[in-house]
Amino acid sequence: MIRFEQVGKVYPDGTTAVDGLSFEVAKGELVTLVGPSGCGKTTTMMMVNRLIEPTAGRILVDGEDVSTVDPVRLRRRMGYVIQQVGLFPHRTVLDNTATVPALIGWKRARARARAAELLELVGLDPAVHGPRYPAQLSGGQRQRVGVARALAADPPVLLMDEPFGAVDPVVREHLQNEFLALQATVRKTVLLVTHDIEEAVRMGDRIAVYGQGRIEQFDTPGTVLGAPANAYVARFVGADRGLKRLAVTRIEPDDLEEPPLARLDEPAGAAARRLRSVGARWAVVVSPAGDLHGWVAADTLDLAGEGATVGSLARRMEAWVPLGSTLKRAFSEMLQHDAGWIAVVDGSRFLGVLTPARLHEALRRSVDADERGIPRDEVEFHSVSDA
Ligand SMILES: Nc1ncnc2c1ncn2[C@@H]1O[C@H](COP(=O)(O)OP(=O)(O)OP(=O)(O)O)[C@@H](O)[C@H]1O
Repeated sequence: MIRFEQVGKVYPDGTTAVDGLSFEVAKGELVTLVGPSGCGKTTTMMMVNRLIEPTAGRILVDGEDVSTVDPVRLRRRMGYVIQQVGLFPHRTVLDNTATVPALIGWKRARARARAAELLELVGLDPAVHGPRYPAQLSGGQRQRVGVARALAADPPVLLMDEPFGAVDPVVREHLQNEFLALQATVRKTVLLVTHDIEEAVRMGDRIAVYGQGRIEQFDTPGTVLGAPANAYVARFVGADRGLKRLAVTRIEPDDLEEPPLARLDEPAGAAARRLRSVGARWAVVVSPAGDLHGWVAADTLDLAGEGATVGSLARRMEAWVPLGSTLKRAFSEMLQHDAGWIAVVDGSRFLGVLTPARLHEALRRSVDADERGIPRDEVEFHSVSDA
């Protein structure tokens, strides 16, 4: 969808901003450009919508060389989100959002209806926030308006330069998650510039790690963290890349332990004997169909009369995560609920539990797989006690 062919930019004062850039962003893919200040990320992005012209090579969008397309027409096909947002201060939020549809000649009513729809999509109430002026919004809300405005004319391409840079870390993570949820439905082709490796890893389908004016590695977040291409990338992604990997490694069925189970409709006495026979202190409680309900302690079952059912003694499960969640999310839920393990579900069906030891194994295995360049499921894990 967006293709860089040996693109270079030397500014008139002789500064080489980028040199020999070649990479491709597939349709519907989100690629993050990450690197230290001044390495050429913004220059790269601005060459796509011709705010800056390259001095070498060419850029193709949908097969078309952008240098042959009228810049104004080109920019209408590309949403552009920048850190300073650039909202018009004397226009309402609704009118700001309707800017591009109005520019391309939509009738006022249609443009405003579309703007209202977009505000809702980014989590703002058009009735409440639409009539306000930008100064009457929080920083996070202004960023959302920036995203809504960029999406208003439904462009196939989104260019985002530090789009979440101006807000505090908590709001930032919130906006990142919201944008990812949005992207899962709108599937734009996105180039996102950031200097924050965490953001690059969290947001990108693939990441381009920039050195000075060139790309040092272009790959998936997992590979960049697990197998940095060279010493520069390794230094840039940091010594705590094992931790960062938590954010990109997903829970798989093989990572789960099967704990003792008890059924909602089972008599307490029978369940208690069964748990005691295997030395278990608790069981996960499931419905007859296998849906997660909660958990029950073996002691509680012991103390109950023979007539009680497991269901009347079970406690609701406070925390669980869906299969495919990241290890980071599972770990964070464990910490938040002060739990020694976390249940994993597929829809409502209980699959198993993830324990800290299994979480460590999953992490270790995925790092090993990337380092050796082999698929993760072909790697065997040996713990220290096996050695
Ligand atoms: N108009 C210009 N004239 C001369 N040099 C420029 C110009 N614009 C940018 N540069 C230089 O080109 C290099 C790349 O700049 P660019 O803005 O693309 O970097 P960046 O990676 O986006 O940095 P940051 O994260 O700080 O925004 C820098 O050395 C910068 O000083």
